[in-house]
Amino acid sequence: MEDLQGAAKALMRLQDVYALQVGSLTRGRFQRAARGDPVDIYRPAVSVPLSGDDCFLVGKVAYELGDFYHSVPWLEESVRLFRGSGGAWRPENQGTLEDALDHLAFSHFKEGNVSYALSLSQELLHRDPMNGRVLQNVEKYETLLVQSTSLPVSQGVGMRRPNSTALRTRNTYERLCQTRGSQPKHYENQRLFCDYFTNGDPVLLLQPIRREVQSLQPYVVLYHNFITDKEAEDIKTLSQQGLRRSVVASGEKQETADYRISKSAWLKDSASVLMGQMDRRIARLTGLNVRTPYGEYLQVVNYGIGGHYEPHFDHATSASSPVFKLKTGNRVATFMIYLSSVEAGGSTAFIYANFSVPVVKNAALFWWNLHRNGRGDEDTLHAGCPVLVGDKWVANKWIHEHGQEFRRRCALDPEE
Ligand SMILES: O=C(O)CCC(=O)C(=O)O
Ligand SMILES: [Fe+2]
Repeated sequence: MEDLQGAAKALMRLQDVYALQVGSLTRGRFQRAARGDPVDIYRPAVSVPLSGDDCFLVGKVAYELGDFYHSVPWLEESVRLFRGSGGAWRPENQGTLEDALDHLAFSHFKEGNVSYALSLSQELLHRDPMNGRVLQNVEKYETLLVQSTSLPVSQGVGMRRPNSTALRTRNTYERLCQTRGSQPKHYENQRLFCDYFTNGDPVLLLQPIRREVQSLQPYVVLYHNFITDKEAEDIKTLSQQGLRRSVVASGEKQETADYRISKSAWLKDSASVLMGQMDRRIARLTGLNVRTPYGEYLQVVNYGIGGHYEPHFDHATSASSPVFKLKTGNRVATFMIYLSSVEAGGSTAFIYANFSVPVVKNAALFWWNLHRNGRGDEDTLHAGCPVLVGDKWVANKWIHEHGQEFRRRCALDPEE
């Protein structure tokens, strides 16, 4: 049941974040509503249509959560598809046309569309004349309509998306996820640049890395070809058996949460010689001390379709956070490696800084989470957008304050 609910919620998440039309999804297409014709935002090689029963299952999950904003379009599709198949029941089906009509009528009633609830209930009663409960509903809806004849009731009245905790940042988040890589171009911000970066390091002098500065405040850079295809595959393989549902900090504890859907595993230094190699490569590039316990173990993360990580900070924002268990201070920086590409979706979005980075296989994204004075940099609020198609893998190396005293020094200005 939890798996079914998770899958249904994931579909509704994709529907919301990418403004997808449910009618298109049921035909196996990924389309956004636009003025005029719907626009394809991804073209799958094969389109797999959904059945009336598939749509019923999704709609019912929303219905049972009291989320009628989502139950309506899914149950509409379910009713349409069940009607199209003549309402015949198939043994593999969980629901029937009657079930779908019943749930859809009540959803419309809850959304304030009494006249539509009535006509659906009448259709249902026609198919199931002995159903006393539906008969009662028909009478109730008729009475309500007589009482409120002066009030015009139009379809779609009150159709508001249910509140989410991240409501304040939701519009920006969704806009950044929808635009594939919306970082400002160098001609929009003259101070952004690309270069061959060596950090004055002998190894990097022989083989500089392509650096793309994404943002200056906060400082976010992308290092291309940080790892090879082979290394990426090896890291994924090493993590396979340790993958578990990802958790988030909740007070002093860690627990699963709807706002972070993925699997993750920690790779200890002893997992492979690769871990030491990664640490040394990160240290060369960042100039930071990333040895345990100044750097955490590498965290490998796998997102499936609908997997995401809503806007959050990597650094601790409360003294009780598990981040402090290492006793090496807060997470001063994040070094995140993209171990895979993704067909659609999955960008990394910086909400307040107003840009997003598309997944670039084998590249690594680096940013400072803290100001030089140790305070958290609010501009680093970021998210992993839901994966629309494909499978996304990243690896995080979180670097702590301690061990960097002479590597990232405080500034003369205590506010800096
Ligand atoms: O998946 C992403 O793009 C971001 C992941 C992230 O922010 C995290 O794991 O803390
Ligand atoms: Fe993060």
